Amino acid sequence: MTGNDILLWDETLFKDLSVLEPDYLPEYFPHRDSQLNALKFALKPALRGMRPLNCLLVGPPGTGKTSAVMKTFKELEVHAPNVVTVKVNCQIDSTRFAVMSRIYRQLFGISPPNSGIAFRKLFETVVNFLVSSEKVLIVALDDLNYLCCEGHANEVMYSLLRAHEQYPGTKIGVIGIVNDASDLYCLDSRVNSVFLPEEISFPRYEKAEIMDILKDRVRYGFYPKVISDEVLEHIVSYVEKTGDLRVGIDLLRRSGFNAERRGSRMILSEDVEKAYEASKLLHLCRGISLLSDSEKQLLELIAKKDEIKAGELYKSFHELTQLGYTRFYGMVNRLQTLNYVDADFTGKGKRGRTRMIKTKYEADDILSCLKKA
Ligand SMILES: Nc1ncnc2c1ncn2[C@@H]1O[C@H](COP(=O)(O)OP(=O)(O)OP(=O)(O)O)[C@@H](O)[C@H]1O
Repeated sequence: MTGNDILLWDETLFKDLSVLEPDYLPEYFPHRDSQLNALKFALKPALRGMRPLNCLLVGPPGTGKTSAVMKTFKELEVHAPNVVTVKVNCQIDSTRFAVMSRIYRQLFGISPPNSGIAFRKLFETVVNFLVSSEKVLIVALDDLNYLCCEGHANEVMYSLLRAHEQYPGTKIGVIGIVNDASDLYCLDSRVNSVFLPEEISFPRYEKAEIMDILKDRVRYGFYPKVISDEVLEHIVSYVEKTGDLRVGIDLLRRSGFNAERRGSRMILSEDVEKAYEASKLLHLCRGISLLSDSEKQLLELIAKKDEIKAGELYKSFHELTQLGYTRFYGMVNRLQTLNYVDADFTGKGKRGRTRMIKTKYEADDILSCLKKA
């Protein structure tokens, strides 16, 4: 290492650390034009004071669903003073009361009285405000599947989507955000008949797209020449493994800190390796915590075996959960889409090809995440 390679104690590799923060909303948001257009089209009636079309954004973790909504909301803020937008994180606000309180806070800038107030009163205050001020409300329910898990999805959706029947003049649109459309199995016909969403799909990014997006973060996040294309490729390969762009942004940040700790002016592959080791369980556990209870049970059965035939797995799963083949099949596909398992037709069974299922991560890592989830 030459003297110039050494970072002085008061120097940093980061030009702007905020662009590598998890909640940063990027200016440059490429490869999502068709999704952004579909979203804008669905929300357009709100600009003219009409109820927007409901939407359902579907895609694996870290594919830009929440960011797309937040970018669209930001535009609405500028161009549509008659529209109020609210994003609800259903992992945090998972009851009808909590969702309505979040909306109340957005409308009035203060929390509702926290004791003694009934849902109905809260709801009426919100709705009366919307009608009297002629505002259209758009609610994005992020991780909507959580409401299904908690058993509150129908009452939340019902209140929002049928509000105009009880309170004429109310205009509310709902954007649901989920990893998989089958996550909404719990919605009943009363809700489905009014939800009828425009489905907008967010596929996983291709390698070149991941590279493009991360290069932009590198450009604004680090000083020049801190990271080579080769090392960035290394990070991209980890993002491809999980399919979650969040992993790449987090690796950039952690690798930068590791390089700084070594007093280096450049991030090396060893910094990335170290960062991945430290964070891989974090990402895995976060993803696993978002699965439904039956999906967790299924993943546990798979992780407890090195490799298992689909038929055998179904038998154990059915004994454990009483769920039928269609749900089982859907869940295996979902675990495969989320990259937790391989479920390929590799082995030869007695009656032709057999689907063999195994985890794509160390089984112990999966089991320890399942314990925490
Ligand atoms: N096209 C893109 N351009 C730039 N950054 C992106 C793009 N897509 C996603 N990101 C970034 O990736 C991270 C994850 O994105 P986001 O939270 O929107 O994904 P998501 O699909 O909502 O994930 P989840 O289902 O886990 O909530 C964010 O930091 C976001 O800024």
